[in-house]
Amino acid sequence: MAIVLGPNQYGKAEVRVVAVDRSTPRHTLVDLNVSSALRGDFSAAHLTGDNAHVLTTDAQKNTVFAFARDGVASPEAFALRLATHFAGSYPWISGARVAVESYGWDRIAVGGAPHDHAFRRAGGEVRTAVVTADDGELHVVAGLADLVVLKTTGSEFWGFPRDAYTTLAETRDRILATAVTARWRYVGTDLDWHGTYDTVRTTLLEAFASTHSLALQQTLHAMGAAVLETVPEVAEVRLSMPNKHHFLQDLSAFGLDNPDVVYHADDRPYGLIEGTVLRDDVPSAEVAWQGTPGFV
Ligand SMILES: O=c1[nH]c(=O)c2[nH]c(=O)[nH]c2[nH]1
Repeated sequence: MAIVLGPNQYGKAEVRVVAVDRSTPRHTLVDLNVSSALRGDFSAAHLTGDNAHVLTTDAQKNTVFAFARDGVASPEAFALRLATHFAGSYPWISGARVAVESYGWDRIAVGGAPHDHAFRRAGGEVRTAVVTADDGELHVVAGLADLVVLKTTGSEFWGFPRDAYTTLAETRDRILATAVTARWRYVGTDLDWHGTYDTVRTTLLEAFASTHSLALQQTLHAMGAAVLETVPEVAEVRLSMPNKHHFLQDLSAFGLDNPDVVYHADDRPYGLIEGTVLRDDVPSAEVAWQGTPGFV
């Protein structure tokens, strides 16, 4: 019996690239998850560890970012460009498969008008409701999870202390993105549940879009406060908001500039900003929150 190498392929999976078009004040963005896989004669790498035929997965990732610098146009056009490039790059590469997932973003409406640089990820969040009956009282906690929002500008972060391990650069303009999980406790049990939910959701979105952010913490507070100001039946709002970091990709190694166009959407680690915003004249009801997952 001989042991032979069968079909194989290799590549970089899930390159998260975000490209922003800032050519007018009405920004647009493309948000992609790109995976590449090459086929060809890679037997030497498998059999003896000879990498002479291995176009590195790192280079495949870099190619995705570099090509995004010129614009993505469409997932199909971008994948075609990448696959053609990889398949033609070396004689021993016989084929390439490039898979692109494209995440849609809708503009957040503020006062009914679509915002220039604040977006909500299409696809929808999860609506939640928890009712606790305790000691003859009913408590209603409503909420939503995974409301993904992003601003391409209108976000700064600076003025933080610099200890021995602080390397983060201060910024006056960055992408701000988060997946909002919010829970809010109602006073009363006889409300227009659908209508009130819609109002809270709209208020959260409008506050995210309209707040010029100096920190995600400040945005969190502004969102909670806006809900309390808009909906008198809400006693407190608990928010959990991961800071979904978007790092400007350095393209200089490929002779390309990057004037705030191509970003790496990092999935972890992420900052996790959590907080409660509440009225000080309404009794607390910790029992209403028991068993709520995580902070909220
Ligand atoms: O809005 C932010 N809040 C932070 O606490 C923080 N920390 C960090 O590294 N970046 C940010 N951004």
